[in-house]
Amino acid sequence: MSTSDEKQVGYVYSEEYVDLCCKMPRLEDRARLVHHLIQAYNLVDKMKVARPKPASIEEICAFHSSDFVNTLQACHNFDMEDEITSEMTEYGLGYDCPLFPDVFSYASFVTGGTITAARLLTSRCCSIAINWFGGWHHAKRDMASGFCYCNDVVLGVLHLKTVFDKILYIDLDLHHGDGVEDAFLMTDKVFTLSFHKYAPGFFPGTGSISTIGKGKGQYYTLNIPLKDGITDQKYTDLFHEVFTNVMQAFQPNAVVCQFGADGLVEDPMRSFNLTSLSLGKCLSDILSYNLPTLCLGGGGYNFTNTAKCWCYLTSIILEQKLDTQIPEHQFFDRYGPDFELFLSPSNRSDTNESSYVKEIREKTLG
Ligand SMILES: CC1(C)CN(C2CCCC2)C(=O)N1c1ccccc1/C=C/C(=O)NO
Ligand SMILES: [Zn+2]
Repeated sequence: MSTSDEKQVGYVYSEEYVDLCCKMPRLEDRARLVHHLIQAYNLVDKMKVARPKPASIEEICAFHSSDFVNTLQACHNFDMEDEITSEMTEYGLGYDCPLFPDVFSYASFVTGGTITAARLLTSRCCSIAINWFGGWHHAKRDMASGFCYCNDVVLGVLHLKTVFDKILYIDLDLHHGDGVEDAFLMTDKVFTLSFHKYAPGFFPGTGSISTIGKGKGQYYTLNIPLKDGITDQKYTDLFHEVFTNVMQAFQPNAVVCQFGADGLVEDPMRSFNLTSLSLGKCLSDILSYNLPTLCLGGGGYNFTNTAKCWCYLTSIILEQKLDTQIPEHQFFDRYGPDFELFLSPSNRSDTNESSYVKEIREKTLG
């Protein structure tokens, strides 16, 4: 491991932070599984651990409206019996984005985690920074959406922009990164590139190939809409072609990548047929440019597979080879029956016909 700082890898973590992330409904103990697997593979000691502090109201309002933030803050002692007011639903709170007692501490802490990671890059302390508990890409300026309360991704990008001129944002989550795309649709300083499932009725419904940015931002937004069943090979081939083109044309000074793991095989979303190797190859492509890079989590609802995936990505960043056998640790028994680090694709059919992929290539690469 290089001792010089510029190769240092920052890892946003504290026990308090993980405990809070586990209060999120539907994500129960995912954060704990992720951290403990990274710890079990002895990777934490190879990184600079940065304790996050909650983002301040002022920091959150660098993107979100104060009305929205005040409403979210007022819900901080909401409990399940309370009725959901029309004001809450006006701000997207209550249904897709359930309210729970610590919702505001959760949202501000996760946002603070991503800003802390971004600060590690702008202070030049690290060249790569990781916040696996961030990546909540759907939240809008004045609306929670898709299980995302504050858009930590947008706030992380905004912080990076105080030092780096041009930022490339890459979204590899199964879902379209609509909140981040919206925030930077009209600027030529942030290029947003999203690979996602695009199908009738599939959330959030945006991210068609025809959305290319507006005004000064025209041609600085690129969407790669995909269909169910896509395989590692097809995904990584397409990523490599599109990504290298974007790097050549845009020449960013820093990169932010959201590695949502809900596109993995065996995820309850049951959509793509990807293994961790896909995200790993995309990450290696990104790291080959040696730019300041911020790595974020996102979706991922098969918790042990998400932990395996993000642990594997952490090992790529640290250039450490990992045993394929899950090491003994507090959550070892959750990884049965195979206790294997790597996933196997299913035999589900790939509905991305070659003609469709060819059409995507022609429309995006010209
Ligand atoms: C509530 C959860 C987040 C969980 N979930 C599945 C997983 C397993 C069984 C239900 C969803 O579809 N969700 C959603 C519900 C409404 C709107 C959006 C999402 C997911 C967004 C996302 O992942 N963006 O990257
Ligand atoms: Zn998702």
